[in-house]
Amino acid sequence: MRRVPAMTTLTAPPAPFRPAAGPLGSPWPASAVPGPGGDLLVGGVSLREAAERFGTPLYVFDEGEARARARAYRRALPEAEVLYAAKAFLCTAMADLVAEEGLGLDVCSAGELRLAAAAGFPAGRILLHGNAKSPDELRLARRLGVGRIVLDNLAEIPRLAALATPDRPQRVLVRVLPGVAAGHHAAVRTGVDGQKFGFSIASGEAAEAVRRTLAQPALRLVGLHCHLGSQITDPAPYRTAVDRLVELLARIRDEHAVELPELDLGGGHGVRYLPGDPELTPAAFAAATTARLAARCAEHALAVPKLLIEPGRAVAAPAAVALYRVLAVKHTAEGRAFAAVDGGMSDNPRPALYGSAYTVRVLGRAPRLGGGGVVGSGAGPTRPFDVVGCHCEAGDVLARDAPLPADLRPGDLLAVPAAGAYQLAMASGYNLVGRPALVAARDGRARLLVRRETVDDFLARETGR
Ligand SMILES: Cc1ncc(COP(=O)(O)O)c(C=O)c1O
Ligand SMILES: N[C@@H](CCCC[NH3+])C(=O)O
Repeated sequence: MRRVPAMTTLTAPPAPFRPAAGPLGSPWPASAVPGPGGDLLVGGVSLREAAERFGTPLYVFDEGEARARARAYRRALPEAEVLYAAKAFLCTAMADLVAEEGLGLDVCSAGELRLAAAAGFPAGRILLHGNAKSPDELRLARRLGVGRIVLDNLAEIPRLAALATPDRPQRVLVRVLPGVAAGHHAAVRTGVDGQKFGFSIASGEAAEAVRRTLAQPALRLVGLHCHLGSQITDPAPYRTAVDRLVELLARIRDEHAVELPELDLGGGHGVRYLPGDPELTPAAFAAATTARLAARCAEHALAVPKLLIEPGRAVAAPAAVALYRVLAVKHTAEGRAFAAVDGGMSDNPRPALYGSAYTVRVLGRAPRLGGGGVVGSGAGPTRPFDVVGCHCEAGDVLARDAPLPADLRPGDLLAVPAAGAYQLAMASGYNLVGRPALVAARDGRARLLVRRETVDDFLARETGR
């Protein structure tokens, strides 16, 4: 692995999109290839060397994979505006990558907005979400010139209107609930009534929000928004959402004599976490939605609105691999085996929060010769291990029943793919373990994007010492 100085931006490699599996199985980045001695190369970077050089836990981000996925969206939906959902994973290098690939950015907090601004992301291509935007957040969005703001409750309609003027109006969308339940876990299903986001279509709240927004001369209502949920692999819910949103567009046209020019279907496209998992590709999403949108609009004699989408996970998740060092191996009297590693629920809370499943691979187990030939190699006998973290909770499990070498031992290195979304983004300071470092891999070069969090970072926030 060559060492290069850190760069502030990621430059574009020519990476073709290969939605099918890499040679090692579908959840891995397409660039993943086996290296010598049981190693794995991602973006041409040896994961074993990266772990040695930067320490563990470590997140290795395959820049080419993220770029290829961003490009696939633009190719599949050339007429649409694709906004990467920053909540999945954001740092300034990622904001640069998103900007360079011609995507917009969906942010949902002042923090994400400020980080995007610090990266120099064009404000006009930013869309701001939030079910509880503070007055300060709205003021910041206005000051920066954020392109679109998605209205999520009645109170923020006059609040935002007061910050804009008819000659410098704010473009807004109204977030509605089409009554479609989709997503990998109840906690992320946001397209239905009875949860905190958006305005219900069924109850008439959405129509009322549209009425109040149109009554504000300082707000320019450009469209409707919905976000059904996350990790959706079946395109059918999006078709239903299109039907219901187009019906609402037609009712708005009938009541107010305005045709809204934009329709935002949110994100939620599912990726593979386990070999053989289904995924919702940009092409499959496009095939399911664009013709349907045109047909429904034709039925209602509406001009086809511009489609906006907000994929997060589908761009970022498959791009990163998490690396952990095994610290302890325990075989219990009941016959269970645990591999305890140096990370856990503080860098990946998804298994604990949602019961999410991951696949795990051991790295660097070159075949060892014993009396009867090769014994205990990476390819040798396996047994199921629960890969557990180092936190003080029994629920701190990263993967259950992962088939790993039966002779797994402390010092072994484990790699977990599909780690690029909602892991570092949801990482916590639990047990003051510190959030892992993040390294970008491209063309055989690795460079540190975000350093490891240390106890000095925690101490630096204390003011009472
Ligand atoms: C409004 C909105 N847009 C986009 C996303 C991105 O979702 P995903 O990462 O599943 O594509 C989310 C999160 O689920 C969201 O809440
Ligand atoms: N954090 C969730 C996704 C939530 C998406 C935010 N709207 C997950 O890891 O699956």
